[in-house]
Amino acid sequence: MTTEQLVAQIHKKKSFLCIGLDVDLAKIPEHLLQEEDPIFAFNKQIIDATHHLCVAYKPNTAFYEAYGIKGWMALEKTIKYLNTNYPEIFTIADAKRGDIGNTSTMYAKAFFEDLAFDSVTIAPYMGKDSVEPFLAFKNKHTILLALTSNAGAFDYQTKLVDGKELYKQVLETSKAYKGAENLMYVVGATKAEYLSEIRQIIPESFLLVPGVGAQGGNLADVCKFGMSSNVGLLINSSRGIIYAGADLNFADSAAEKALELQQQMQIELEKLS
Ligand SMILES: O=C(O)c1cc(=O)[nH]c(=O)n1[C@@H]1O[C@H](COP(=O)(O)O)[C@@H](O)[C@H]1O
Repeated sequence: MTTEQLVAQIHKKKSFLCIGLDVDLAKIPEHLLQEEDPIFAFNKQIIDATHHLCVAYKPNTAFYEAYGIKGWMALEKTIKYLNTNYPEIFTIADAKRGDIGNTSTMYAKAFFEDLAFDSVTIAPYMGKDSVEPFLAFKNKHTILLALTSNAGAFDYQTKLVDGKELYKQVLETSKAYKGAENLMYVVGATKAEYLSEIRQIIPESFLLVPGVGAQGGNLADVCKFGMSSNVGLLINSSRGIIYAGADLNFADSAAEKALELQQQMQIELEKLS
């Protein structure tokens, strides 16, 4: 999917919501555990109930890898279900990969070619030659961790390197990578006050912003400091939406939570025009 197609979807749906499919068998409604593939059964119902309210889904691969081959098969079924039934949806494999060049190429093939995701999250720590193999894929997006939502972000990301915070170095250096037009960045919703300075470095790039809901980030603050003229934001909530209910009507409860966020996003989008 191109960035222009993503922006068009945002305006059409009046939403820049990304729903995180972080499926934990200990948290899903008990009746689904009788299903042959409980993870996929859960995802299918969540997707069918919420697809009109969001523009993206983000399965975090940890929640699939934890269940071995069955988990990976559930991930494969989920992305196929999305690509077949809702091709307008932007898909994010939250895998946080990145390695030496030839290994990164294989990771890129796994997520962009085999699974056919639109994007994948990547850790920048190994530098240019670990990121560029992902950027070589046309109309696929590489979402680089910049300033993360967790407390540990302050261990390294905000430390000064050559007089500048490390996360700013990541933003500035990566702008010169080959294929940089395919870059997006992760900035945690819990760090909204940093967004004005981030926008000075990358005025238009799309940001994946996790951390509203369960981690306490504030949607209005993220929009105030982070929205660009092309919106430039995908705001993710995982647990706050998918575990809103635990009974037979869990998907309706998830849709109610998604609708609350979508309505706030609609108000923010109206401020742009
Ligand atoms: O890359 C991410 O998506 C990510 C980066 C970050 O800084 N913080 C963060 O929470 N995430 C992911 O975003 C999701 C947040 O989930 P909830 O806190 O349940 O909404 C999880 O899948 C995290 O792994």
